[in-house]
Amino acid sequence: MSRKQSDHDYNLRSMSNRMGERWRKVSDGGERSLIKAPSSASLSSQGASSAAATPAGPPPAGPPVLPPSSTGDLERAARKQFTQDVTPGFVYLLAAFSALGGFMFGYDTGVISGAMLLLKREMELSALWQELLISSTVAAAALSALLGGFLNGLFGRRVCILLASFFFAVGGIVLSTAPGKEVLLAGRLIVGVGLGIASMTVPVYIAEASPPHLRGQLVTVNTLFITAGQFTASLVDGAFSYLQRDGWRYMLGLSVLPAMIQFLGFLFLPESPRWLIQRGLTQKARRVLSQIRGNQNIDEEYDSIKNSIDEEESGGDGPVIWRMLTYAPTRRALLVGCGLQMFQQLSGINTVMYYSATILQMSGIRDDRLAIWLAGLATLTNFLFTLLGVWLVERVGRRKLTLGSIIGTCLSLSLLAIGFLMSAQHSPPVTFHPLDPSMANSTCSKYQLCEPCMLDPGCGFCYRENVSALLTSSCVPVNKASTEHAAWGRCTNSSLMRDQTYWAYNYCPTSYSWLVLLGLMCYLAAFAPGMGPMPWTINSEIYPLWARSTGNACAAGVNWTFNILVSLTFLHLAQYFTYYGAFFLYSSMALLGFFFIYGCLPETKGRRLEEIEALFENQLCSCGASDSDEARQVEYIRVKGSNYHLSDNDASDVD
Ligand SMILES: O[C@H]1[C@H](O)[C@@H](O)[C@H](O)[C@@H](O)[C@H]1O
Repeated sequence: MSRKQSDHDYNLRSMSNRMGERWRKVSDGGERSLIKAPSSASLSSQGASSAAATPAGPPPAGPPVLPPSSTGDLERAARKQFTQDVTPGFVYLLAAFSALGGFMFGYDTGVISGAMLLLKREMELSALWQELLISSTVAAAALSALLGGFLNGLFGRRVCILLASFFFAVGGIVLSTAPGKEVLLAGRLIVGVGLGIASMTVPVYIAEASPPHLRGQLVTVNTLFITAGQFTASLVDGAFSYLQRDGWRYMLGLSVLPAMIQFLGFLFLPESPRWLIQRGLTQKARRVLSQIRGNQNIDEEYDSIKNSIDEEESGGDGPVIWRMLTYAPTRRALLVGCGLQMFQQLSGINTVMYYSATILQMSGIRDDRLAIWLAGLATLTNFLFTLLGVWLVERVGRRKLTLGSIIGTCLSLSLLAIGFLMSAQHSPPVTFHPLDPSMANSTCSKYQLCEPCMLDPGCGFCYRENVSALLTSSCVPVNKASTEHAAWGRCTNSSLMRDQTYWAYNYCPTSYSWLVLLGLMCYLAAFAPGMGPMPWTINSEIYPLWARSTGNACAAGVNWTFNILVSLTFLHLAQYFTYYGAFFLYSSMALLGFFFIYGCLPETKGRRLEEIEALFENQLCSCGASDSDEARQVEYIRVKGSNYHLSDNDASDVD
């Protein structure tokens, strides 16, 4: 089958998918007729729009359009068939077990901040070792995500998920039993390898197993699990922070549990049918397809996958990445997929999450433990709004959800920046200059305001507060072993810090903290339903099968690389451009991201994986012009043979 001809077929199927959706809506809302009799005007306009959708495709061949009277019989037959098509619970089970990979992604990246508080005390870790233990996992994930593309193509999705959960479990055991920092580093690297493989494989596996009308929702569940992992990590961090010794062992070791559950589950779960067909394991593929499609007819889906694979196989030689880059639709898809992941990280999610405890401290919550617990509120908000994303993705579509989300993200980042700006402009002055007992000439004594003092990583602000007025305040060097205290003076240790004396490291007391807090909440509410999950969801569906593993590997690699870049540069950014400068920068990145998404991201909702390639046939960044793509409706039907099935799988019978 030629690519053009298959595009034509794709369009037929996608129209029917939309009809499938309309069916559902109608059957929810009562017995209204779904299939309208065509007016000649609608027919000609539809003809025009479908011709526009398939520029060079042959004119629709086949039996004539049915007269309105015949549609009644068809409608009844189709409704009867449709009511029997229920997505089997097995698909949900499969998605849930896969999404445990997302849970470990969230848990392992989230838990380290709390574990580090205990570790640095117990193991006397230098700043370099702390950085190493935090970033090594993300760096290993970036590399192994790229490697995961190759492994996925070679061994299949199932083996890769098994491998990832094996790495998670081994890493968890190594971490929880580590006798020293070197072994800890090894454990963090092992976990990172698992993270990279899981982050690129799980969305692909879920997308390939889901029926089109549920695909967005089920893949988004993986990101929901990421945020659930982050939330659980903050609870675990809070709970074990009370342990004087070895609390970090429990924090880091607990991830072994979901890893084992996933490993055991995947011993019994099937391979992706698409990968099986690609490998020529056709009988097995048919068995899996029947298992995940229940009583639906699988022939159409099977044929459609097979056709697209046959077509792809004649598609040329060379490494997949080369073929992707030299074939315009996959090159465009890759740009869109990697761009989405890049803008997700450039809009500063991990800085905001990491910084939430400090933001809360700014608003006057000075108790460290309380701040840790309340930081859990931020992860909970992230989780709850991702849940909203799961609900919205099949209702409003990927494109609108992502666009709405990035506008909100951009605005709330500006709000955060304005909050920091106001705090900086009303920064409390240094009113007391105590003498350094060591007589060393510290830079801290030069600062006249809290703002430059707190931006210097070597200094902190020590102050006494009476109701809401600052009494004596000074800028003194921080204790090198623990940033929780000053190196000398009134804020050296907790026993001296009675009498309303406080130590502020990394923040300044301010009366504009409510603005920052508002910005933080708005940010999470805007980011979590769209910019959080959509880059993963969209990447899992925009590449044709031959390019899917490689495309997802590259996009996940970009995500991890920008993750590490943004988190490693934040403190330096803040030092040179202040906090508000850094947040204004993230906000402008989100604005750039908006233009990119507006111009380049097509709607993929409801389409079959095999037909999405056709969406990238036009020039990149021509999507803004065809925003009404989704609105194209087809109001007449043509029937081939006697198959009246209106489900997603039998779509090609209906135009
Ligand atoms: O999609 C996820 C999610 O939104 C997380 O909250 C974030 O920490 C990750 O970096 C991101 O990839």
